[in-house]
This record gives sequence, structure tokens and C-alpha cells, in this order.
Amino acid sequence: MKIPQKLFAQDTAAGRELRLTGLSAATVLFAASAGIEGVLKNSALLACVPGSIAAAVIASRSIPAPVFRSQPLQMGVDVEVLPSEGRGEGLFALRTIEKGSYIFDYLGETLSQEEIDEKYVGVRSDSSSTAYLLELNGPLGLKPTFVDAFDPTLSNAARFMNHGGDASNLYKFKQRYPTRRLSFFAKERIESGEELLWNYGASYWSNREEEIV
Ligand SMILES: C[S@@+](CC[C@H](N)C(=O)[O-])C[C@H]1O[C@@H](n2cnc3c(N)ncnc32)[C@H](O)[C@@H]1O
Repeated sequence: MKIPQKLFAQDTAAGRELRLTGLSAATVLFAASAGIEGVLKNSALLACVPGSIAAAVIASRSIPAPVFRSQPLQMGVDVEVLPSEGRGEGLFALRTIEKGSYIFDYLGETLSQEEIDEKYVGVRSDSSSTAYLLELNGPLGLKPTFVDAFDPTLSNAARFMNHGGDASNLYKFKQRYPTRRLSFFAKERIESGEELLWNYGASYWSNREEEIV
């Protein structure tokens, strides 16, 4: 497989151009399969390169290659918050969102496991106050960290996205360069008026299963 020696890619967070040079095939294979960044930006970045291993990885996951854009969707322009039947409030599209579009990052307080334990001491795991916690850590056995979007003043529209199970139209991507973050992309074309949904996964619902609509 041919691996390009120079890659130019758009950094989704900062919007700056990133140049990666001199990547060996082994490095690309290792980084793309393990999702490691710092060496590379990430496997999604390489999806921009036709024929790259990351493109194959993404194709094998049946998710569209992300379309990089530096600007997150804006509340009141691209999305709005409305009641979502049986789910509290939810996030709805105000315009067509193309497949592969960058939606935004899930913003909130970044906390360690110890900080979570301290913050939510005595709080039940199915409490609504812990409903906005998402895991940020990677697959490498690093110390777990979480993003807590409970406080709206420290978060963004992402905190309103509900769980859609198999009918979800978004997917989450854990990015680790230049900072660790959780980014969302459109899995398919989303029409104006549709709710933006992603699959929270089984572990989120382990203590809340009866809530799911
Ligand atoms: C991150 S919040 C999503 C925004 C929330 N609906 C609100 O009004 O602030 C996650 C919580 O939303 C509710 N929720 C999300 N998806 C749901 C679903 N498919 N069925 C039932 N409740 C859901 C649950 O209470 C869950 O703990």
C-alpha cells in the first residue's frame, strides 16, 4: 500500500494547517489501527488520503470519512433545542447537514475519576446530574478522564444530543491531537427539522435502561 510522505490536513479545532512528513508505512499502520495521535493527527485525518490505511479502517467501520471544517455548528443558526418526546430536550437541525459534516466537540469540565468521585459523592449512578458524563480516555489503559457537561455554562449544544440507538444519525470520534476531545460527525445526511442523535452505548444505559425511549 502506498503511503504518502507528506500530508496536509486541516486541524478541526484550530483550523490551522498541519504538515506531517516522513511517515513510514509501519507508523501509519500502527497509529491508524491503535488510534494513536501525536505521531499522526489521527486516523480520521488520514481518511482524507485516498488509499490510506485509515481510509480502509473507516470504510470497514461503515462510517463516512469526516469532512473537516473548522467551525462547529451554531445554536440558533444550524441547530436548536426543542422538546423531544420522552427524552426531555433534544437538539434539532435548522438546515440540511451533509453526510460527514463536523458537528462540534462535546464540551464540559474535564475531570479525573477521583474528581468525579468527589464531585458526585453520595449521588446515585442513575442520577440526572451524572447524565452528562462522557468518557474521554483512549484505548491504551491511560488513567480515565471524563467530560462533564452538566453545567450548561461550561458546555455547548452537544449536551442536548439524545441517544438514538441504531437509528442514530451522528457518530462520536475520540480525537487526541492537539488536545484530547470528543468530536461528532454526521453519519448520514440530516434534513432540517430532524433530531440529532447518537448511540450512547450500552455502558451509559447500564443503570438507566428503563429510561430509554
Ligand atoms: C446528555 S442528556 C441529553 C439531553 C437531555 N435530554 C436534556 O433534556 O438535557 C442525557 C439524558 O437525556 C435523556 N435521554 C437521552 N436519550 C434518551 C432516550 N433515547 N430515551 C430516553 N431518555 C433519553 C436521559 O435522561 C439521559 O440521561
